[in-house]
Parts: sequence; structure tokens; C-alpha cells
Amino acid sequence: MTESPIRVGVLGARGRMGQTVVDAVEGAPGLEVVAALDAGDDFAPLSAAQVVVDFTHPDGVMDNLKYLVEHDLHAVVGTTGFSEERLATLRSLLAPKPSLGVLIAPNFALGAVLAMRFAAQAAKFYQSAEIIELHHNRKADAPSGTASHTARMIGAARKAAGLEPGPDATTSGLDGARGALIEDVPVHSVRLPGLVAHEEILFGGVGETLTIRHDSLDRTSFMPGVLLGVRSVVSRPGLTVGLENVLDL
Ligand SMILES: NC(=O)C1=CN([C@@H]2O[C@H](COP(=O)(O)OP(=O)(O)OC[C@H]3O[C@@H](n4cnc5c(N)ncnc54)[C@H](O)[C@@H]3O)[C@@H](O)[C@H]2O)C=CC1
Ligand SMILES: O=C(O)C1=N[C@H](C(=O)O)C[C@H](O)C1
Repeated sequence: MTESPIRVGVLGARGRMGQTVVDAVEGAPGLEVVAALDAGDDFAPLSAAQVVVDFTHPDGVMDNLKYLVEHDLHAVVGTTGFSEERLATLRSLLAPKPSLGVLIAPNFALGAVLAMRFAAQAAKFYQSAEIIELHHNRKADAPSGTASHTARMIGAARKAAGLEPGPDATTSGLDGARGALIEDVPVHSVRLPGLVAHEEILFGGVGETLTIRHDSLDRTSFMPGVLLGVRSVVSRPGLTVGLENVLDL
């Protein structure tokens, strides 16, 4: 007997990522698209889904997730903008639904997940770390969710190693010239037409630097991670943050 396909809904389906997700799910064995919705659409067709993928906007994603959890729908979320406060709210929403899974990943590209992991490993060996993230100029948020997550991972590793903030003699300069500080890591955002999604993590130490760079050259780079998320979230109850947990990295 063949297993029935996992029924997938997509929110943000008319956006850059949403359209790519619809195509990827339609082409994936064992998955089918049952609802492809965008802002302003009636969410009722989501009742046909088991898993809903959300690539929408930081301003709307919490309301979407509230709806999905209340309607017993597993969720795979690529939308950015998740603070610790938002994650805590989600955990409370999920508490009365012990079999429901929500996977949030700041980046679904394998190389980006590996770059973050490598950066966390390297962090304790260097005095200083800075991040440059580069994206297309239609992106709504800065810094990117990936850069924020990377900075937090580096910050945690630096704290665990007892490192002080990196030496920096800057005493005067224009606002923003040294980037935005996340933990003690400066993050610099570049927005240019022609780019997709890119991140450089730079470490400086005694007489050497280390640069870890990842490039998404096309939005299909995110699809293997999204499909893995859809397949795994149905048997992964509770809140999972980061694809590294699904990949067992
Ligand atoms: N985690 C990851 O691997 C990736 C995450 N992203 C994130 O995904 C999000 C979307 O990115 P793009 O597709 O480039 O943006 P986009 O602007 O091209 O698409 C977003 C779509 O969502 C719709 N939308 C907005 N609010 C909505 C709501 N409340 N309910 C339903 N639909 C809504 C918009 O009308 C639009 O069609 C951003 O937060 C971006 O940073 C993007 C690429 C990869
Ligand atoms: O908006 C994008 O394009 C991307 N958003 C995510 C982020 O903010 O990190 C993931 C990836 O960088 C592409």
C-alpha cells in the first residue's frame, strides 16, 4: 500500500520564496500542495493541510502562527523577525498542543547552516568577530535573520569562553559606520540589486584572519531544507529553532 502524500499549505505563495516553495513541493515525491495563499486571502482552505509553510513578513507571521496552532496545523517557518519574546509566546501557544510541531529556521540553505555552525566553533579562538550580510534590495528587514542568528551563536560561544568585546580604538565616526551590535558582534548590512543572499563572517586574531562565506545564488538553494522541514516537522513536536537541529549537526 502506498502512503498518502503530506498535504502542504503555503502562506506568502505569491512572494519570491512562496512561489519557489509551491514549485518545489509540487515537484517533490510524497508531498502535495493543497492551499497556496497570500495576504488578504481567506485562510479556510488551510483546513485541507497538515503542514503549512510560511514565508511572509515579520509583521504578520505571529498572527499566522497563532492561527495555525489554533487549527492544529504543523508549521515550517522561514519568515524572519523572531525575538526571544516571540519564541516564548510561541512556546506558550504550543504548550496545550503536545503533538504539534513548529520549525523556524533563519536560513534553510545547507551551506548557510554549516557556515553558522563553523562560525560558532571558531568564535572562541579569535579576539574579534564581525559579520557582513549582503542581500537583494527588496528585502524588508536589516540585519538579516541569518546574520542575527549567527551573531547570537558567536556571542554565546564568546561568552562561554569568557572573552571580552574585541579591541576597537574607534573614538569618532559617523552613526552606523561600525554596524549594528548584536551581542558584542558588529553586523553590517548591504542591499544591492543583483544579489540574492550572502553572508561573510570575519574573525581577527594575532597576525591572522579567518573568513567564512556563504552565497545563495538562487532561491532554489533553500528548497532542500524546506522540504526536509516539511517531512520532519510532523514527527517533531514542540518548537524547533534552526535547521541544524533537524540535520543533527
Ligand atoms: N529562512 C530562509 O531560508 C529564508 C527566509 N526568507 C524570509 O522570508 C520572508 C519572505 O521573503 P520573500 O519571499 O523574499 O518576500 P516577498 O515580499 O517576495 O514575499 C512575501 C509574500 O508574503 C505575502 N504576505 C505578507 N504578509 C502576509 C500575511 N500576513 N499572510 C500571508 N501572506 C503575507 C506578501 O504579499 C508577499 O507575496 C522574509 O522574512 C525573508 O527574510 C527569505 C529567504 C530564505
Ligand atoms: O530576505 C531574504 O532574501 C532572506 N532572508 C533570510 C534572512 O533574513 O536571513 C534568509 C536569507 O538570508 C534570505
